[in-house]
This record gives sequence, C-alpha cells and structure tokens, in this order.
Amino acid sequence: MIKIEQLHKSFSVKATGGGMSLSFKKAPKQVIKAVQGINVEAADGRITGLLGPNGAGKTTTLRMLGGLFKPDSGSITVDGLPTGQAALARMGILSDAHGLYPRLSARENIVYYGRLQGMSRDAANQRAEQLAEMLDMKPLLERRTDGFSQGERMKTSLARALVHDPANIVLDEPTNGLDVLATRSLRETLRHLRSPAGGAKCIVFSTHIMQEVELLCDRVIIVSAGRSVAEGSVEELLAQAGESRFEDAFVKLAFANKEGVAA
Ligand SMILES: Nc1ncnc2c1ncn2[C@@H]1O[C@H](COP(=O)(O)OP(=O)(O)OP(=O)(O)O)[C@@H](O)[C@H]1O
Repeated sequence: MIKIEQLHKSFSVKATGGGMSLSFKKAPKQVIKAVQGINVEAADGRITGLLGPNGAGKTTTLRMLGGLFKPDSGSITVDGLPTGQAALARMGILSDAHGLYPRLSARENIVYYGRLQGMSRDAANQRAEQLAEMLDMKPLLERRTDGFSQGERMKTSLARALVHDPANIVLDEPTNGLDVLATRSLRETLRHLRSPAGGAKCIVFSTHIMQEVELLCDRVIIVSAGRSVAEGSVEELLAQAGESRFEDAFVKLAFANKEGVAA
C-alpha cells in the first residue's frame, strides 16, 4: 500500500532572461513548482494510474517515491513505512531511464540487482528464470543487453525491478516506445501481478495515454499542473465530468480552469 499526502516540490533553475547575453551578471533564478499538492492512495491488489499531461508532475512524484528527491513538504509511506531503505526494499521501481549494464547479460543484470537486494545467488538465478518465463523473455536471458530493442530493455528492466518479489510496483510511463505486442504482454503481466495468484501487488503507474488507463486501472488520479485534481474509477470520472468518452472527461477534469481548450 502506497500513501502520498500533500506532496510539494519546487526546483530552482537559472533563467536566461531572454536573448543572448555575454554579461557576467549572475543569472536570475526561476522557481518551478513541479508538485504542489499531490495525494495518492494506492491499495494492494489494485492498479492505480497517475494520468496527466506533459509536465504535470508525475515523474517528479514517482522520483520522490523512489527516494531520488526529497519532498519540500508532504508525506510518503509504503506499507506504513516512511521513505528510506526499508520502504525502498518493499518496492520494485521501473523508471524512465532504465539504466541496464550493457556489458552484462539480461540474467546478470537481474541477478546483480537481486544480490543488491540481499538475495542469495541461487535464489536470484531461480527468480530470473521464473520472471523470464512470465515476461516471455527466455531467449534473451543469456544475451548482453547492449543492442537490446526498447521492448527487450523494458522487459529486462521490469524483471530486474521484480526480482525481490516486492509487494509494491511503481512504473513511470511503462509503455513508452513499446509496440502493440509488447504493450499487450505488459498489460497481461500487470493484471497477473494484481491478481491473488500474482501476489495481489499494489501497482502504481504514470502515463498520459488514456487507453492504458481505461484498459488497466482500478483507480485513476488525474494530475494537472502539479496537483491531483480528480480521482476515482474510469466510470466514476466519466460520471463526475458528465461525459461518455474518457478523453472528454479527462480534458474537462484536467483543464477545468484553463480557457480555450479545444475539443
Ligand atoms: N530536475 C528538475 N529541474 C527543474 N525542473 C524540473 C526538474 N524535474 C522536473 N522539472 C519540471 O517540473 C515539471 C514537472 O515535470 P515532470 O517530469 O514531473 O512531469 P510529468 O508529468 O512526468 O511530464 P511528462 O508526461 O512530460 O513526462 C516540469 O515543468 C518540469 O520541467
């Protein structure tokens, strides 16, 4: 179970002030309010989707969940534990930068990560084989990941994230760059992991693809301009917006305060 309450995060970046300047004056700072009040409650045995347009704050939120950034304020707990080593050990995280070691085979990448999580070599190897079966990637196991296609990389990264059988699975835009077959196989995998037979995992993923949400999510949190602005099942969000198409409901709910959003 993952709980995020009133999360805030700003970045201070150098602004150019417009135009080219060769002066040595200190560049002015600009504050980017990336996350300004995001709440997420993701239950076990459920798939929860963070759906939002580009720049809404989804990745920043998931990075704070993964311990990469410290929030300015707000709280994050994973199975009741605050962010830290114990919480991290209860999560499998697939981030946008997959970061595989190119000189290692898929198996070595997976086993190495399992070892980092405290698994014995034998247990990690056994688990790598089990995951290769589940993710339909057995022929890839002994190949170096150098030269892997996007889909092959994603499968290896997902296996690596799942090696220690975490109760919570966090995926940032997992279908990015995947073809239709790889996307379908990922969906099937996530449905299995959500089911009692797959361990009733708590799954959180971010996306801007409406179809993914409609096909997979039990609960959707619409994120816009750094805030969670609406939440519920797809049916509940349709009813809330008074629309019959999910895309129309999303636009209405995500951009409620913006003028000039064309149909
Ligand atoms: N390290 C950073 N430094 C400065 N600004 C950042 C940083 N990371 C994110 N931002 C800014 O924070 C805002 C939210 O970015 P974020 O990547 O979280 O959005 P997102 O919802 O994941 O978008 P997308 O769907 O485009 O990936 C954006 O305006 C982005 O430019």
